[in-house]
Amino acid sequence: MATIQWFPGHMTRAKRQIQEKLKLIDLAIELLDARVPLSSRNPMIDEILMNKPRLVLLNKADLADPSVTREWVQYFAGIGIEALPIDCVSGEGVRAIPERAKHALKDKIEKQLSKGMNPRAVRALIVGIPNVGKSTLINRLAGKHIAATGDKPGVTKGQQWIKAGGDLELLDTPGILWPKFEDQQVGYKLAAIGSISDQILQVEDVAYHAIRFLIAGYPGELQQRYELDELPSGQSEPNAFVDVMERIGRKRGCLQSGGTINLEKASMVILRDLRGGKLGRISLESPNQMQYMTSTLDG
Ligand SMILES: Nc1nc2c(ncn2[C@@H]2O[C@H](COP(=O)(O)OP(=O)(O)OP(=O)(O)O)[C@@H](O)[C@H]2O)c(=O)[nH]1
Repeated sequence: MATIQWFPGHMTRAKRQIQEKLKLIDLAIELLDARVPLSSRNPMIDEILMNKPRLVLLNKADLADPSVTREWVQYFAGIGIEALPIDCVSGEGVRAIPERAKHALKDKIEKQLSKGMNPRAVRALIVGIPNVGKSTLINRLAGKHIAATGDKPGVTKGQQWIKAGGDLELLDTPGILWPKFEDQQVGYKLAAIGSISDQILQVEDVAYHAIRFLIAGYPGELQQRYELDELPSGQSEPNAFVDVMERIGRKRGCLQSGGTINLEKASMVILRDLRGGKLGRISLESPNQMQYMTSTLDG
């Protein structure tokens, strides 16, 4: 997994590089993680993309709660942006992208047609934070292996247009954006889904927050996966959540000398299960509770 240490200089450079490419394209395809569409969204995205027509893709929808993903699609429609859930691994939803891209540009295309002009292929740039699936998507759309995953903003491989099916062409190098950093809960969410390297935040902290969230939002899934009988309420003392982590660790044999639980190992079990969809399809934030995971963690 690529991990970028973002500094103000990197951010300025990433922004400038995307803005230079805006001149070449008709449409920006903003790739978000369907489990955390808000936290995986660059905080300056409107400023960066200026008024470029936009299509939002909610990727990794196979891992997200489908009912919450539907809420996100409505949320984006409400702010005038078309959003499409996709799963780049199975390809679900990907075939609809060229048509949706055209739809996002329908005013411009209709104008060209009314002037008797033959509209050329829609030219688009994919932008998104690290690990959101940009390269996987480009390869899927191209139908072959094209995109190299770079871990530095600005690693370009010479600009080329890739035929992406229908009347869609993509720039071969996606725009890498930085995620939101200002809120610590955003960090925990991005770490919980594996978008931030496990070297950056303590895995025990990340798993602790994930457990609190799961108890509040998906208790049935948690109980079923780890055969847990009782769970504490969402407002319990911190120790009650650590106790749940320990119970999971015990069930999964995460013991250390003396028979105590190795909390780091137990945390990794929980996080691997969450990231791999073993706990079911889980969304960590919903538009109805803008700060879904955060609001469950207050107090
Ligand atoms: N389950 C699931 N996994 C996905 C999906 N799309 C991508 N992935 C996985 O997510 C991981 C990151 O995908 P990449 O395509 O490398 O992401 P990227 O945005 O290009 O990452 P950077 O190169 O770090 O900027 C890979 O392990 C992919 O297999 C999806 O729709 N569903």
